[in-house]
Amino acid sequence: MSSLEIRHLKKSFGALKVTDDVSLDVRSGELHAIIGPNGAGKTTFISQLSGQLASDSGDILLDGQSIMRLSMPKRVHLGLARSFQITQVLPHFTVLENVAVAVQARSGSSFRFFSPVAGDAALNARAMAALGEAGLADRADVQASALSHGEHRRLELAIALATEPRVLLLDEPLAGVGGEDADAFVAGLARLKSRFTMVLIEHDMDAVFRLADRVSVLVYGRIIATGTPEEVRSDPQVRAAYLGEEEEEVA
Ligand SMILES: Nc1ncnc2c1ncn2[C@@H]1O[C@H](COP(=O)(O)OP(=O)(O)OP(=O)(O)O)[C@@H](O)[C@H]1O
Repeated sequence: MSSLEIRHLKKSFGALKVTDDVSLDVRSGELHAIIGPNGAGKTTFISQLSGQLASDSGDILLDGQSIMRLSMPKRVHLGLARSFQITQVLPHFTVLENVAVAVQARSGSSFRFFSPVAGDAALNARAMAALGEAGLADRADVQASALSHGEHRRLELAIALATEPRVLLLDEPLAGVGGEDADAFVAGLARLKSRFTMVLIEHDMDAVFRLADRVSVLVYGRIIATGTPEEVRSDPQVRAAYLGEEEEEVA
């Protein structure tokens, strides 16, 4: 398993400092959640980690090695996978074929859109394993376009898992997923916890507090607190800046 060290990371859009000198350690094997109000800079931060967005300055180390100057595909190759924007789901391919194509891309061969992807037994086995981990094995032969929203999210998770990540970046996996689907998803992530290091951005606080080993709170591009869920929940600064406010809104 792998660790991620973020050192003095910065990103501005014009005069707006969206990531303002963020330093953070994501320990090997932990699920580290990043929470914060709308517009705090969470998605920007995860895009900087994945390499989708270039940083202005600072450093990002994967197992001690700087990945700051590497492209997103190179970061994926080193084991930094982002779900859910890592790849587009192909609606007319089956669920299994979608994962197989992703496995194939990761293993270095080119996309073979017009050849029977599903014919390769080893590829299929790996794709089926990823579908099993994402709780979607029973939908393997269905066209991706026929999946429900929640199942679609799980397919995207399976695709990320199929790239055999060392660190998995999860950007609001529960967005638009409700009820039993959400519960199943959280249970699935809990099962994966011991396998990967994970960075989770999520607005669903129940899910965050159930899953996270540690939580960092991002407000206006700065980390104002990092700790266990209990520590963060009882931190007066966090309550004032974020959680208290949300609870009042709910009340
Ligand atoms: N490409 C961009 N150009 C200009 N401003 C941007 C860009 N991307 C994000 N921003 C701004 O940066 C700030 C942080 O946005 P970001 O989406 O990272 O926040 P967030 O914490 O993920 O928000 P949410 O919880 O609503 O998803 C916002 O003020 C947003 O308008």
